[in-house]
Amino acid sequence: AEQSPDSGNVYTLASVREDLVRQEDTIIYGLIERAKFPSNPHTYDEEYAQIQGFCGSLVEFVVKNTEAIQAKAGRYKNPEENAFFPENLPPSIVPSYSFKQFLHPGAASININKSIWKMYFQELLPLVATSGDDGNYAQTAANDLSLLQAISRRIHYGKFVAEVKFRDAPQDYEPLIRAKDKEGLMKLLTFTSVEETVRKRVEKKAAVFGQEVSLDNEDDDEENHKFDPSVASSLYKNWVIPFTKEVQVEYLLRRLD
Ligand SMILES: O=C(O)C(=O)C[C@]1(C(=O)O)C=C[C@@H](O)C=C1
Repeated sequence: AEQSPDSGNVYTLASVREDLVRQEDTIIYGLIERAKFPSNPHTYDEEYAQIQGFCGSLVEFVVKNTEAIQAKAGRYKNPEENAFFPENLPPSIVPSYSFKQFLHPGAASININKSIWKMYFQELLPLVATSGDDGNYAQTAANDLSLLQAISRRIHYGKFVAEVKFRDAPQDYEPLIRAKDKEGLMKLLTFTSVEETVRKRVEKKAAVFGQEVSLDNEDDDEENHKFDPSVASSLYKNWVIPFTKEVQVEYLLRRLD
């Protein structure tokens, strides 16, 4: 906040980490919101949707059309945003804000949303939603999209983390990049104790945010949680952190092009 607007160096390791902490809140609230609905399988079933002129499930319909509107409204002009269906997105029709060019231009070609999409529907959703059908398919799809977007933004934020790390120590990164040494890069960008702190904080936040708040003084026990906090830490441990690191490696490999 204290940097002058044209200092060019608006991101630091501390500031990007702060941003990642703030994004945890969005992801955890997204999990809590999705957990309000049961699994609602029809949302994901291509046979069920039968939408005229559209081939796919209801969630695909909602995501593709929402992304198209948001693209027109300028969402993807921000280098922090990555679409799930970037093919054939309409151009922005609004005046553009000039985002600071902090990343190497190669960043634009990194989009791992296909892997995120697969993980979300195959692995995460079964842990979050209890099985059942309450008919709220459109609401379910809208919740899926906002949670997917939050997870995707967090993971692709790895581009910014990697750029900061590179600028802080180009002499350490350059030889590994030239040697295309993925393992070496992975090792260099990893801070095991930071990862552990992240996981623990996420679990704690999920427990706190998911608590039933009452004005009585009775203890808020486990039963009262809107959502199992260990799901949030599993999400981070198994997918969010590993994907963020994958983005960092991919970004660094292109950094000297
Ligand atoms: O904080 C960093 O340095 C990051 O790169 C982010 C992150 C994470 O995804 O939370 C990923 C790799 C590091 O080992 C630690 C944490």
